Amino acid sequence: MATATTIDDRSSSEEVQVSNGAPSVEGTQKPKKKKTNKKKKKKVAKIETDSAEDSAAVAPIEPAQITPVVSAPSSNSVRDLEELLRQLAMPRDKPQQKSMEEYKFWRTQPVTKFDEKIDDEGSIDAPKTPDEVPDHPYPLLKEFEWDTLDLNDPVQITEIYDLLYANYVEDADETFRFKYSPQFFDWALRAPGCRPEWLVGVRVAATKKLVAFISGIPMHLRVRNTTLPSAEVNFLCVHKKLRSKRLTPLLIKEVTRRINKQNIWHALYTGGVILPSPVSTCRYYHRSINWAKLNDVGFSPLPPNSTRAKMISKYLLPAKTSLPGLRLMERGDIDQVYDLLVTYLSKFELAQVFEKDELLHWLMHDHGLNGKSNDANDPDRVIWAYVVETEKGAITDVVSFYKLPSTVLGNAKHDSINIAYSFYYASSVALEAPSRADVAVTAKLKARLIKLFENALILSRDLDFDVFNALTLLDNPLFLDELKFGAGDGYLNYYVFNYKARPIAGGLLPDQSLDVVNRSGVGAVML
Ligand SMILES: CCCCCCCCCCCCCC(=O)SCCNC(=O)CCNC(=O)[C@H](O)C(C)(C)COP(=O)(O)OP(=O)(O)OC[C@H]1O[C@@H](n2cnc3c(N)ncnc32)[C@H](O)[C@@H]1OP(=O)(O)O
Repeated sequence: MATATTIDDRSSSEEVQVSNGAPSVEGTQKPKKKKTNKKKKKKVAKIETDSAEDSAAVAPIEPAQITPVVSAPSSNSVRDLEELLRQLAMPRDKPQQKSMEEYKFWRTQPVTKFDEKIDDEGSIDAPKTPDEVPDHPYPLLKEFEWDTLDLNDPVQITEIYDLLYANYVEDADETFRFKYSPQFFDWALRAPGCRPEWLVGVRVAATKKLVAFISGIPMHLRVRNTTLPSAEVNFLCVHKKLRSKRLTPLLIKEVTRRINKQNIWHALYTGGVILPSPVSTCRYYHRSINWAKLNDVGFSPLPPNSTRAKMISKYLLPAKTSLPGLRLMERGDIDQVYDLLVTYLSKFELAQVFEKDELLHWLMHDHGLNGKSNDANDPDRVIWAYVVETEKGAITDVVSFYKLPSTVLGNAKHDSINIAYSFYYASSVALEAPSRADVAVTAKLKARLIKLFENALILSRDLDFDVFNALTLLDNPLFLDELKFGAGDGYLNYYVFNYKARPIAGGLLPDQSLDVVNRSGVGAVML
């Protein structure tokens, strides 16, 4: 899942419900629609028919329970970033308010309970075989039917796009929307080994309209010393008109069934929502690149004590990159990049264990493949990876970011905001000591990452990105402050299905500020 955010500054106790708001950094507060929690009388349709554990399906969760809530910011908060995130990002729920018992679906699933004491890490369910898994999908009401989405069919890619565009994440005023592209789905969902049947859709039987979706792709997940064949589950979406009707539990059970049929019993997933129970929680940080544009579209109000010129100059970056040997990654780099990145990721407690072809896919997609050029300026490009190569041809660093823009509706000057998300990176400096706790190497790594990400920001600016987002995972706490990333109060929770694990650091201290000493144990970057 992409991002979640709310407002950083908790000085005000007022809570304003927004889905995703317009961004603003360090600015004055943009008036927001204040929603009340009026219960709308809704006709409730039960979509599933035989779910014993989710028999509460007839009693819908009130929308208020899943509406992201933010604290109103004060004028000196990093609002432009915050708000921008909100529209970029995943919706966020209120802080966890439900007890375990109230999670009528999740309390039935093999997940860690809140406050569960974990002595031994390991699978929750007893081992099963695919034969024990039902062969047929879970029943739906006759008005709906299951489908498998085919990414080879441009029409079906467009259907996923349309569903997510209108229903995935947007701001309260419906001004900003994720602007997925067919290329993005091709990259995100067509990972090596992907199973067509793990792209699960629900259609209206009569019209065949796609009204819900969930996806899985295969991966190997390492939790500390244990590597689990797993699925990465993402892009869960239910059409707005079908919300609170308990379709989500069915989608999750159906994708679980299809994944279990492949003898896979674990999954990694993320969300802004609090579910039982996060193994880690990271925080969003945002770095304005094109402050003037963010201001033009109303995302970044001018702080009362500042001027437009001051704000623009605050976020100015050097004219050119400064790392000698920095260049776009090529397919021939994969052996060195693989060794570097895999060794770096082995230092983290939660990480994907990549095969070489997987890493190549995630860092390069199809660029430089089958006659397709490896052009940084390809307008269809969604992932950029850069390497730093010495004169002797040794690759010492790799850094990457992906693109997920947002449409701006109703603005005369700009129709979209271009957003870069930090993805995988590694530096050979990190490998100079066996332990991440080594103080001297950490200081050296900090200096190197500041340089590496300053260069990534310059490249992003030259590629016309307006803002650069990063979480507090990996070693990111070492460079976020220094490079003028602003703290979001959007948090991304990491979950592992059917696996008990002790908590993993998310790069944050108890007061939610950056833990620049210990950093994060999370080495898995999710879309
Ligand atoms: C081994 C293989 C295992 C594979 C499976 C691994 C698990 C994968 C898990 C999925 C990972 C997805 C990763 C991503 O893609 S995260 C992205 C989620 N998508 C969005 O936020 C897009 C906009 N929102 C929507 O489309 C809907 O609001 C959704 C679909 C989110 C909920 O629709 P609705 O509001 O109409 O709800 P309901 O009446 O159908 O169902 C209510 C139940 O659903 C639980 N709920 C609500 N939100 C989420 C959520 N984000 N993850 C898991 N569960 C969620 C909720 O607690 C309640 O259960 P309980 O509280 O009663 O217990």
